[in-house]
Amino acid sequence: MPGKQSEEGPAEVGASEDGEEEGLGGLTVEELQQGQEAALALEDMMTLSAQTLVRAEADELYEEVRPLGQGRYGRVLLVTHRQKGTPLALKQLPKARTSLRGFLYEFCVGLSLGMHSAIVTAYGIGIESAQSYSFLTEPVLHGDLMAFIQPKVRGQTPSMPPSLTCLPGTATGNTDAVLGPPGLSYPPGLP
Ligand SMILES: Nc1ncnc2c1ncn2[C@@H]1O[C@H](COP(=O)(O)OP(=O)(O)OP(=O)(O)O)[C@@H](O)[C@H]1O
Repeated sequence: MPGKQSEEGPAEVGASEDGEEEGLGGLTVEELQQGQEAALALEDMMTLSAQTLVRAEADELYEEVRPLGQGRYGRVLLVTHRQKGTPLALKQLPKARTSLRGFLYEFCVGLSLGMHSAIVTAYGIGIESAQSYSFLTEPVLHGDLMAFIQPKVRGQTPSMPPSLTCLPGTATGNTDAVLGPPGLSYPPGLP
């Protein structure tokens, strides 16, 4: 999460006389500090989340309605809460292919990014079952953004659908986006 440059301009330290950066990868000191703080905050969040995982079989708590999608590491199901009937998206990552740390990373990055109004909300519920780790997010039922993206043709930019909600990036760095509820619009300034 790089921050803004200071008003004095980039405060790159370690620049050699010929202008080459030394070890900061083009980041300012401020950006580097912000990145380090964010990494520490993420580590704290992962530690706390590990302590609060619900130990249960997901299907005891939630009833499967239908699959929503399949990723490289797991699948996403539309489920309903067995008592309340609330619709939710349940992302399940098999333990055979996902370490606890990998799960916590994806869960916590989603929690942090999910605070943005244009990104799918994560509900902060992580579940450890015998064979899988899972977490719950807002279900987005209006289709997948990828279906609306046309290849760029001769400088034309594809028109954006009126309302979009982005899924947070995954542990692999991918970002997906799916169409969101009508009230949520993709803000033009969002990177
Ligand atoms: N909250 C959601 N609501 C609706 N559909 C979703 C939701 N989350 C995921 N999906 C669908 O499920 C698919 C798989 O998502 P998932 O997060 O498992 O993998 P991914 O991010 O596509 O890729 P990766 O393999 O890198 O994890 C998505 O492409 C999307 O179509």
